[in-house]
Amino acid sequence: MGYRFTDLTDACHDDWRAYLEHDFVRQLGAGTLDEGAFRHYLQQDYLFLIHFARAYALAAYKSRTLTDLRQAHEGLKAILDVELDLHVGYCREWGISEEMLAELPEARATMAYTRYVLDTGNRGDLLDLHVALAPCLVGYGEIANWLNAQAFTVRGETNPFEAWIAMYESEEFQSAMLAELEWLDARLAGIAPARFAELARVFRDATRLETDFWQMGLDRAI
Ligand SMILES: Cc1ncc(CN)c(N)n1
Repeated sequence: MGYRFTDLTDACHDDWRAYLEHDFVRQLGAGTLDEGAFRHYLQQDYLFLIHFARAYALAAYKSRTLTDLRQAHEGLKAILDVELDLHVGYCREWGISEEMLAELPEARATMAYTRYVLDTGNRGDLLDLHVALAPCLVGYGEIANWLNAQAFTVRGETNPFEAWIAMYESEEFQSAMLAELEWLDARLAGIAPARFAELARVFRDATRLETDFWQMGLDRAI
């Protein structure tokens, strides 16, 4: 029997749940998150997304088939057309101009995570890179779905973070997530146990770096 994406999450179950159910996520869902913490997160996320767009461009460069090239394009589109567009507008609403974004110092957690993914992609193959990218695309889609299933989540205008949840539950983002899951399931199906163990390490490391990113937001750390 071949491997699937869920084998990656099963292999680091506690780390995966710690990322999806982090206090930052819970407070965001409940609408109680400190606005300064959210603003700090949002600013760092702008820098993060620029590096992740570069990582999808690297995936395009490493693609040898049209299918792989299209998949890299899907990820790049999700960042450029869905997330970054909304992000810049959203930052403006939160009092953060594009000029301010251009001058931002990069937090250590942002640097660690983005450079880890780019380095994994540079030294590894296309599958290493997609696995390193998966906690980002798949994780945020799952977080939106998880939040929607929690009794404490407040939806609508009374939650200042409503637009954030709405972006990740949107049809566009969810379909990019499903396309990535399909791509990963097809690639993981044919690999040997030793290769799976390597990929599970990459996935766990990237998942932990996501958790550090939430914590950086809560702590407003630079
Ligand atoms: C840190 C982080 N991880 C994931 C995503 C979703 N692309 C994001 N915007 N920021």
